[in-house]
Amino acid sequence: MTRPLIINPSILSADFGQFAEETRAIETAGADWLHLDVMDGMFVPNISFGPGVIEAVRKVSQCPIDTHLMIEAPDRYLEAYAKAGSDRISVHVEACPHLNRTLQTIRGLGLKAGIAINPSTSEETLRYSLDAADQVLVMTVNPGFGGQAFLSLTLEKIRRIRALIGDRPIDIGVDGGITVETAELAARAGANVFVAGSSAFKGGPTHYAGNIEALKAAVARGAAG
Ligand SMILES: O=C(CO)[C@@H](O)[C@H](O)COP(=O)(O)O
Ligand SMILES: [Fe+2]
Repeated sequence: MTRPLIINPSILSADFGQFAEETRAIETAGADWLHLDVMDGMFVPNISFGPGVIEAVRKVSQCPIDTHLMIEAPDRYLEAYAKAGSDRISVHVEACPHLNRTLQTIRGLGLKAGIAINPSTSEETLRYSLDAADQVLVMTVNPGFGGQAFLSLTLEKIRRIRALIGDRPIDIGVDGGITVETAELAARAGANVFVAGSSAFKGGPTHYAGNIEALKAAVARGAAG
């Protein structure tokens, strides 16, 4: 099955003083989706933003909003993040003792449901929840911060997840340390959604179109084998 190749810039790397301008600029530059990283200071050792920022981004953008919840007990906030304007929500397998129920709740809110998985978590934890998922978000760094280096140990895991998914219409996202080089490798391994923070926003607004064009070319090369 052929899945579309999606460049998904992470707003975490935008200038927080100018969310609206940054959102418009990255969308005009060719972003396919927008990735919104929510961190609670508990599940990960960093705090980012909450539903208010997602609502603000929603007001100025037509792009699908892909919300990545790096929070403990995410069930408490699914409705709030849906109401704020998310189109998809990913929760961490490590934070969800009743993963199937959580994914069903997300779908029940009319959204696509994603499972995020940390580098040190086995892909076996996904096996019995895949039928309730629209996306697997493979963390290619330990979550919590932008600007970290891609962990190559995740490439083999992407391949194994691709095999586990088989023909099901489930996107495989990669998140963390995605550059022109690592995006190509991840695409070759079977990923089709590429979250890019630092590499999409580097150099400021005049560079965004070039950054995204380079990422698109890289993933096309990778997907071609
Ligand atoms: O979820 C996360 C980090 O925890 C990511 O979405 C980062 O925001 C990606 O940033 P870069 O690694 O691309 O700079
Ligand atoms: Fe993320």
